[in-house]
Amino acid sequence: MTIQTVSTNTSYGGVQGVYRHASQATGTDMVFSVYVPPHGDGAKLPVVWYLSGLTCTHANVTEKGEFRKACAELGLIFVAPDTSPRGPDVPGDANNAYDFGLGAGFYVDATEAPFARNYRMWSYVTDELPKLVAGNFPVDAKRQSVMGHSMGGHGALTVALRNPHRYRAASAFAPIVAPSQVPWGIKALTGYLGPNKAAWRSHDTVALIEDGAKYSGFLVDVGEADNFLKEQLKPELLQAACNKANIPLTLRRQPGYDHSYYFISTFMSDHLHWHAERLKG
Ligand SMILES: N[C@@H](CCC(=O)N[C@@H](CSC=O)C(=O)NCC(=O)O)C(=O)O
Repeated sequence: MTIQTVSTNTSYGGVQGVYRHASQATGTDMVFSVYVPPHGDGAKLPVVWYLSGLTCTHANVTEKGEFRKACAELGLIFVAPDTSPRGPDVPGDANNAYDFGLGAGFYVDATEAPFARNYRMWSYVTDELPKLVAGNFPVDAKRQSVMGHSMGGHGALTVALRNPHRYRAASAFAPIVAPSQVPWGIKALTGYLGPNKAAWRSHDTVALIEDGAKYSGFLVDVGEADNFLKEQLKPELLQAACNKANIPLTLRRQPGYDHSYYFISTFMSDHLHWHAERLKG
């Protein structure tokens, strides 16, 4: 598995890189970013996966997430994948909407035509890319965690709930916690997985918890001035599900913050410290 270096820049004594590779999972070229903090020769470092939201590529968090200072101080590798396959032959939303298709893979393996060939973002972020990153960067595969924003918060929580032994920590900024119950999720899950809602449950955080999935605990921040809070995010559903299942949830409602990277970057260091604590040793 070879990767092509798109760019590298020194930052906080480490290296911020952007890389491209031919993905077997999606059948397309995929671009991702990796920040490797300063480290000693031969060291193996913990890795934090960051799953981005609708309309994003690797670039949004890489350029606006303000994660590098904390990652350098804490010795964390930070990986940011793209959010969907891309290319001239990849089908998108019929009306070019932002919430389905390109930039909106929802971290599922599609079963429905014409999306099933390329939209395999679950396999990409949980299998293919971890192997590629482990083979090319100084990663300690026993110390991984995952975080994400909005659609990527949904991805992070579902990835963690379904792989609790691989991801030692999981957190989210403004996650979609119950995609089966909100417009963004209903559109995406119908399009990628079909109308049978039973097939959606393994890609829905609240449904996974209702169905018995366990996790050591989540940190979730939401902005009280987030325009998507009431219709699309519904953190109260996650709170209720976690309470019922005895899953520890630190849910922080941040006054004045919206859905943007101004919000994410404000609390990024908090999240990385929370991850680092759980990735020790
Ligand atoms: N209509 C908006 C919606 C796009 C948007 O807000 N995207 C968010 C993620 S939303 C949930 O997954 C985002 O991260 N955007 C990128 C950014 O850099 O802010 C629009 O198209 O603008």
